[in-house]
Amino acid sequence: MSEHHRLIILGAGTAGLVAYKEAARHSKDILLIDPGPLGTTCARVGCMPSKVLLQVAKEFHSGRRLTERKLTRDASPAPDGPAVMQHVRTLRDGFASGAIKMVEKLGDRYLKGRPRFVSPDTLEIDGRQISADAIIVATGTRPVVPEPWQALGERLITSDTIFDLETLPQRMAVVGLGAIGAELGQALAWLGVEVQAFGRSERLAGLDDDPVNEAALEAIGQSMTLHTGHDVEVEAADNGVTVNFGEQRFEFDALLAAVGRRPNIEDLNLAALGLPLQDNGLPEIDPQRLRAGDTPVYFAGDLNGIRPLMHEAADEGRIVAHHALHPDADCLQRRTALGIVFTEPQIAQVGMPFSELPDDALIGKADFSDQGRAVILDQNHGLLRVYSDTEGRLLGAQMAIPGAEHIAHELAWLIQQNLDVDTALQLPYYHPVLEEGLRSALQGIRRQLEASRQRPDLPLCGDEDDPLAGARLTAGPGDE
Ligand SMILES: Cc1cc2nc3c(=O)[nH]c(=O)nc-3n(C[C@H](O)[C@H](O)[C@H](O)COP(=O)(O)OP(=O)(O)OC[C@H]3O[C@@H](n4cnc5c(N)ncnc54)[C@H](O)[C@@H]3O)c2cc1C
Ligand SMILES: NC(=O)c1ccc[n+]([C@@H]2O[C@H](COP(=O)([O-])OP(=O)(O)OC[C@H]3O[C@@H](n4cnc5c(N)ncnc54)[C@H](O)[C@@H]3O)[C@@H](O)[C@H]2O)c1
Repeated sequence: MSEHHRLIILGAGTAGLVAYKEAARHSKDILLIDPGPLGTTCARVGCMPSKVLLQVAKEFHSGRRLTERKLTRDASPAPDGPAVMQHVRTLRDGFASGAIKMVEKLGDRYLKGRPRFVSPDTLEIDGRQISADAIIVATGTRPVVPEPWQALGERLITSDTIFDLETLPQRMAVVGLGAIGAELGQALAWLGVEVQAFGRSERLAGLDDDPVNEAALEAIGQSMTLHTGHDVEVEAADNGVTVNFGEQRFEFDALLAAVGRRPNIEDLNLAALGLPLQDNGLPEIDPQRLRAGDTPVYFAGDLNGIRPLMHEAADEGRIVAHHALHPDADCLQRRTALGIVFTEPQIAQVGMPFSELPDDALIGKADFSDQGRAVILDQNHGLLRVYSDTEGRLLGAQMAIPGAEHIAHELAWLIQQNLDVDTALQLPYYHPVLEEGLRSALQGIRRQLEASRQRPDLPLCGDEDDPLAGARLTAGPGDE
């Protein structure tokens, strides 16, 4: 007997599970297929364990800074490697358990396995054929490991294996200076591992605004030695790893490969969709509806390479579920682009990349080396650059500054609401806060605008009968 469903979702990661929840509001006839391990990349081996490791590392770093600043006579605490790694795993397991429980509750609406397409609407799994009105492919990505590096055996570490280490190596080569290399490299360095990081390009964490990139390289270079501008050659050595970088040769105990990720599509037989496949093995997809040609197949999450971040995978899950069940529905607008790397200083990109700005874009900047709040935090380094059009409408920003996770959100919220510099400057700024640096950058743009300012940076009085006016005017802490 043939088996048919309203919707099949391949992959129980962030995109697949969010797609499932969205689709379940409209139909009960959904089948989710995943070979495991369950728990999502973000919670198991991605966002969450990496941030736990970084947080612990930062706490040890702060302890050392107290000693360096002669604010304590006590020795700074040294990390207990096995305890740190166990702490990471304990929190990781807690984060992953929510997604695992959600799948377990699905009963026979979840199938464990690795299916392959036999036609655009039919899959084969364990000799059984299952068709659907629509199929969502959300199978995620995995770390790229260049073939010659496989010879390193257990000395080769990726983000898939690092959190299972029982203890930390003494000397680690980190290859790749994207978000993963920057975050994990700094975390290991602050946990006492001797880290040297190698990048093919001069770019750190994808920054394309040179002054911000230079500020980031300088600040991150204080926690680990950075080598940029060449590919590495890697060889297995006695009990270790040799890294050749240009004329230089280095020895390490282990190597972290952080040179990008590739889509999990090899088992899917995408050729059966009947569409030309691109170099990355995927068919071309409509960037708004994420649909492959006129097939009933949609591609969501990291595997499509559009915006490989957790909140974007979730949004893509919503988008594909919406269109898979309502193919003729209006398309949904993407949110303002936002990417944050949790190093210190934090690195963030918002809105339009620097390389895509119009030639006449205006740029305002703030140097955080003498920003009041940054000095208090003992994190006085880095640069913020904010971009607007010639009318002062905000377009984007890049930054390597303390507190970038917050400043980047504030800017993304302003940009998505289509606000201009004048309106942004009429908002409140407390003292002493990092947002005062944002205000300096915005003021820098305003100084370049042709129209001269007519009045102080305060909104005009509104309607006296407005019942919310009191709330807007309520004063600060301490006032009853
Ligand atoms: C170390 C690291 C740190 C990160 N930090 C951040 C961060 O701080 N913030 C952020 O926004 N993003 C971060 N990310 C990225 C984030 O984890 C991803 O954007 C997100 O997990 C992508 O979700 P997804 O649904 O596309 O894929 P996944 O969560 O990987 O889900 C894919 C699912 O598909 C399943 N699957 C695989 N093959 C098949 C198959 N053949 N058939 C069926 N199912 C299959 C897998 O088992 C998996 O369950 C980080 C990533 C890494 C690696
Ligand atoms: N905080 C975050 O949001 C966060 C954190 C970690 C990961 N991520 C996500 O995970 C994904 C993967 O990250 P990634 O850092 O592995 O990949 P990436 O593609 O972002 O960076 C890989 C880097 O390695 C370099 N490289 C490639 N081959 C090399 C070689 N042979 N020698 C030296 N350098 C080489 C590239 O030039 C690039 O700079 C990204 O999409 C990112 O969005 C996000």
